Amino acid sequence: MTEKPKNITIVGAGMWGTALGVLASHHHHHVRLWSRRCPENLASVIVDADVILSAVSMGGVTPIIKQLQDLNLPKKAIIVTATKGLDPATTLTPSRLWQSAFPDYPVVVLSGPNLSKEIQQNLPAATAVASTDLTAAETIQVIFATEKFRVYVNSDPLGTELGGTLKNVVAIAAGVCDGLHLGTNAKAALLTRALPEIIRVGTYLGAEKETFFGLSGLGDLLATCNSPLSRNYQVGYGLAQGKTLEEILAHLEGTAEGINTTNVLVQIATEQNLYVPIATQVYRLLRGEISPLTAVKSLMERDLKSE
Ligand SMILES: NC(=O)C1=CN([C@@H]2O[C@H](COP(=O)(O)OP(=O)(O)OC[C@H]3O[C@@H](n4cnc5c(N)ncnc54)[C@H](OP(=O)(O)O)[C@@H]3O)[C@@H](O)[C@H]2O)C=CC1
Ligand SMILES: O=C(CO)COP(=O)(O)O
Repeated sequence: MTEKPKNITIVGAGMWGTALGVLASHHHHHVRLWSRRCPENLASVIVDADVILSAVSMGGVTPIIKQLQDLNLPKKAIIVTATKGLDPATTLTPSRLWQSAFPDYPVVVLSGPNLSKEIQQNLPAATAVASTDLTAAETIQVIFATEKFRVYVNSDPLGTELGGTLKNVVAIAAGVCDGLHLGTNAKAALLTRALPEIIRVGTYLGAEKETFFGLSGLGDLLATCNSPLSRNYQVGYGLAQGKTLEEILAHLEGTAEGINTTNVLVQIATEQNLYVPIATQVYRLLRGEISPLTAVKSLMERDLKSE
């Protein structure tokens, strides 16, 4: 429990920002939920903020950072980022964008197996908050922890963020796998082989390997790849049913970050010569270059190797 209610401003009033707002209000904090559609201006909702939490989708991160740079952030504020994406302009993660824009402020990543619809139903869940500033991470831990939402701290923000981001690419593949009714063995093989692919990229970018075995890595991989609530899973499932990406997106509730993340990930992998076979097939599928069945065939027919 916190000793004193804090002022928490959540930027991004989509599905995740709204669910996080409900969690933060459990301990009687003053929660202000803001989006670009709100009548108030951003300056008025960050006045006196102890915490500024960004839950905008990737496309909104740079525009929001630019707006905030023109304002005076309260000196004591902690910045929290809950976005799971990669910036197409720089290939950086949101926390890196936030930290370079606000070098004097602590930045905390919040990420875990957290399907917002389950959180809104008050079902039990756990997440990770990660920062190089452990005091800031612990402050955020206490603010968001409830008897139904268990919050763990770690000191690897990049790994925490990349786990939640890169699994979205795999969730598209998992949706394809289920949409094609390939069976439980195939799904287990896909998710198990996806983990070293995520770790290969994540550790290359500077994350710690162990983080990917935690809630924000393996945990979120399992949640997202096994749930029809996941928008990324829904994209893959729809493609397997023969729908076009445009048709799927026209009916999708919220953002499927995995589409943009696949593009940025394949760009990074190509430039840095990283082996990402699953992401490569998802990339070709999203671009309409191959069918779901061809993607599966290509993965199965690669050269044999050791595990
Ligand atoms: N939903 C979930 O279960 C979870 C989602 N996440 C992550 O959280 C992020 C948000 O997801 P979610 O809430 O579901 O997505 P939504 O699509 O529901 O909401 C996205 C939010 O971002 C805002 N936004 C988008 N582009 C811009 C922009 N250019 N400028 C300002 N604001 C912008 C939207 O504003 P507007 O409404 O005005 O368009 C909206 O408030 C994603 O990165 C997602 O991966 C993480 C964990 C769980
Ligand atoms: O990140 C999520 C669950 O942890 C939400 O997944 P989707 O964005 O695919 O819905």
